[in-house]
Amino acid sequence: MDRPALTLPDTSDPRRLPGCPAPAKLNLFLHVTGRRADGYHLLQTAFRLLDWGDTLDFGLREDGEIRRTTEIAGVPPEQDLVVRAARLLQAHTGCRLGADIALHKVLPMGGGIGGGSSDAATALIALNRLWGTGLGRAELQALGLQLGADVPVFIFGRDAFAEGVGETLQPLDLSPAWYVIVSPGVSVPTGEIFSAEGLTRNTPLIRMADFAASTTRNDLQAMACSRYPEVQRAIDWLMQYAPARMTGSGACVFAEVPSARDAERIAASCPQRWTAWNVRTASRHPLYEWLE
Ligand SMILES: C[C@@](CO)(OP(=O)(O)O)[C@H](O)COP(=O)(O)OP(=O)(O)OC[C@H]1O[C@@H](n2ccc(N)nc2=O)[C@H](O)[C@@H]1O
Ligand SMILES: Nc1ncnc2c1ncn2[C@@H]1O[C@H](COP(=O)(O)OP(=O)(O)O)[C@@H](O)[C@H]1O
Repeated sequence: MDRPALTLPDTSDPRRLPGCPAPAKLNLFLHVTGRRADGYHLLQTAFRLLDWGDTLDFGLREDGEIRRTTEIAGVPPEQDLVVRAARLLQAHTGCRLGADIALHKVLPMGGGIGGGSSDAATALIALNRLWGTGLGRAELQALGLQLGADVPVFIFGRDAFAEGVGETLQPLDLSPAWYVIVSPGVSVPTGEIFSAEGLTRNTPLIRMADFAASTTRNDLQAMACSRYPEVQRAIDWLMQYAPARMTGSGACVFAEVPSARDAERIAASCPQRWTAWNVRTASRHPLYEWLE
């Protein structure tokens, strides 16, 4: 029997929320359509949520402290988007409660699958419940945007067509699907790709109704592949099986395949120097119902 990889947390103890899921996303396409005065880029993209992600445990503290209780290599607690999300929610609401937060990392970092952003979104959603701060979805999305352009979509909680810097969201109704995702073992810094000279920044706007894989692309892909050739090699390998492209600013690449069995078979044949996953989509964020 096929069971979701991400499940709902145990809500029996009002002082603890163990096992809160933070799903990954794919950018099915990504067009850079312009640049704002502050340097941020205007995009059009389609976000697809996956049934695969990190999990976080939250425990209430009365002293107002925010403590991350697990070690994450390369991410000191002060820089962790989860800790920053908790502090932002405290500051925004004046809440005097704190939290112990354990982050169980599954998603590759700097992979273009939004792990850090999703962790931050889950922290905002879960602490809003644990602390009883009562913010609604739209207000939490606006708060999330202060942490990163990718945070709002995880609070929105559905597949979405996104514009602006990624925060103007319209729901997309997509059929369930299976993907093979390959991490080519390099980490591509988002800021480096966006600021690169020669990046395509003037792709014409499309209408949401016209979005299809055949007529779209990822405008960040050429730059990421020229600077990190292993990304191109992973695309070429995956292309043997199905049309493949990069997600977000990389480094992960993905292809939609017809069935769970195909996804499993292709992922199992991935060259040893890379990592591959067979992943199915999720129609909603597992915590979707927690917000009005
Ligand atoms: C490219 C995308 C596509 O979904 O995803 P990832 O590859 O990061 O997963 C996002 O736009 C990334 O969102 P996110 O990772 O939250 O980016 P942020 O922390 O806000 O920004 C990191 C850096 O990327 C650049 N940036 C980001 C988003 C944007 N619309 N324009 C930009 O120019 C800025 O230079 C910024 O300093
Ligand atoms: N909780 C977190 N999980 C992952 N990365 C984090 C986290 N907090 C901060 N970061 C930083 O954000 C960077 C990008 O992370 P991530 O969201 O995984 O990738 P991407 O933006 O490419 O999808 C990481 O390299 C790391 O330095």
